[in-house]
Amino acid sequence: MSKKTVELFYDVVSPYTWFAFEVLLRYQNRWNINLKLRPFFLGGLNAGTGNKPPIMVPAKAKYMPIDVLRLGKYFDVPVKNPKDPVALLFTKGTLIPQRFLTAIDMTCPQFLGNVSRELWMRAWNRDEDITEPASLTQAAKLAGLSEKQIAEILPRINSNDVKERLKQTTQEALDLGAFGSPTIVAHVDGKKEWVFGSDRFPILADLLGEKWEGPLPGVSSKL
Ligand SMILES: N[C@@H](CCC(=O)N[C@@H](CS)C(=O)NCC(=O)O)C(=O)O
Repeated sequence: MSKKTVELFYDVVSPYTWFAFEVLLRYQNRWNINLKLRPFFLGGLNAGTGNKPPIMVPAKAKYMPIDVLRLGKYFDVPVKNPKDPVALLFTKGTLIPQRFLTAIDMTCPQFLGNVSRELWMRAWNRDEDITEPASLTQAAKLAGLSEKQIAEILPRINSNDVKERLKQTTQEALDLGAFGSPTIVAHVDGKKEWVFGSDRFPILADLLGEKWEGPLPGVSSKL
């Protein structure tokens, strides 16, 4: 049977998306799928839909840090809450890191997963910046890129082709009807079926005709 394509539309601003990203990487060789990582810009998606980040609702802003830590434990992802989420989400935002990921995707896609993880580690584990050139350089180095590759890729953040590609990917998500991150698309029988959230894996597995074995497939219960 030919592999079914699964696309992850993601922005490293989102801790919930980190969970979905790690789970999909764990399952990409267990399920008969071809996983495509699709960096998009959640700020642009929100502008297009009129949706607002959950943190803008005070009750959700209070609940989310607790939820995120519980989920980090459940998914076995080393997430920690940043001291100043407003800086990460709004003041600095993630246009620059998402452009950087887009540039990586366009030049050396084999590193896209590792660089994405390093950016999540910076923002959502070590509470470090992800917008300055030195921060992006550091993340790319840890992900295995050479200094020469990084020197070539960094300036591309400001190039029109990278900006356009990120816009196009965000528009593709808008055209699907997406309103948040993670958005996961399964290509099944010539149709695109999509789900929102790292809590929809049982549904995704069902759509794909695969088995959901929990967040750590192949690992017997830690209890
Ligand atoms: N229930 C989802 C929540 C994911 C979520 O809240 N994502 C945020 C970004 S961190 C978002 O895009 N939210 C849009 C919305 O809730 O409408 C999960 O567990 O993954």
